[in-house]
Amino acid sequence: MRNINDLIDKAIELRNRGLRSGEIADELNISRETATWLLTRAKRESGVKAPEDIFVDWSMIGKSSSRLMLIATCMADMVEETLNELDTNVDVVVGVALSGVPLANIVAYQYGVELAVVHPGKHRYEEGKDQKETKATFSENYSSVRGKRCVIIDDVITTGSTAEETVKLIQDSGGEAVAMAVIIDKKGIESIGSVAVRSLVRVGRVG
Ligand SMILES: O=P(O)(O)OC[C@H]1O[C@H](OP(=O)(O)OP(=O)(O)O)[C@H](O)[C@@H]1O
Repeated sequence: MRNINDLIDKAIELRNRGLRSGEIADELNISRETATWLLTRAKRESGVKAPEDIFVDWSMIGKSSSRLMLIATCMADMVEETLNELDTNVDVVVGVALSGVPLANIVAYQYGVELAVVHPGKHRYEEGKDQKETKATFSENYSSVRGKRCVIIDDVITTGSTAEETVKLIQDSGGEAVAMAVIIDKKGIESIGSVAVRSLVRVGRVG
C-alpha cells in the first residue's frame, strides 16, 4: 500500500469480507478511529478531519524469514542494551500473537531462553460478548512465566492497550516483566509502569 487511496481500497475490501472496524484497524495497524475515518471517506462523507495516525505495512519484513531474523537480531541487540542499563537479565521471551511471535522466537533463540506466547484478549472476542470479559491468556503449549524475568516482543504499539494487558497478565501470572521491545512504537511511550519500552522506530509528531 503506497498511499491513502490504497489504504481506503484495502479498508473497503476488508469490510466487504465481513471484518468490523476494530478488526480492520488491527489488520492495517491503525487506530479504530482511523479505520472508521477511512470507511467514512470511502463513502465520500467529506468534511471530517483525518485522525492523527499513520499506517504501518511491514510485510516486506514479515514475508521474508531472513529479514525477520535480521530485524529480530536488531531487537535482541536493543533489548540487551536495555537489560544492561537496568542491570537485569531475561529468563523468558514473551511473544504477542500473532505478529510478535516469529520475532520473539528468534530473540529467545539468540538469548538461549524459553519462549512464552500471549493471546491478546481482542483475539478471543466473540460477537455479543462484553469485550472487557475477553482477557489475554498464555498459550499452554509454550513456557510459563511464573517466577521468571520476562521480555515482551511485539511488532507494533498503536494504542498501547495490548502492551498494557500483556504486562498485567505477566504480573498476574507471577512473572516479572522487565522490558518490552517492538519494531515500531506509534505512541512514543518510554515505559508501562516500571517496564521499559524500547522500539527500533519511534514515531513522533511535530506540532
Ligand atoms: O497498541 P494496540 O492498539 O493494542 O495495537 C497493537 C497490537 O495490534 C496488533 O496486533 P493484532 O492482533 O491486530 O494483529 P496480529 O494478529 O497480526 O498481531 C499488533 O501486532 C499489536 O499486538
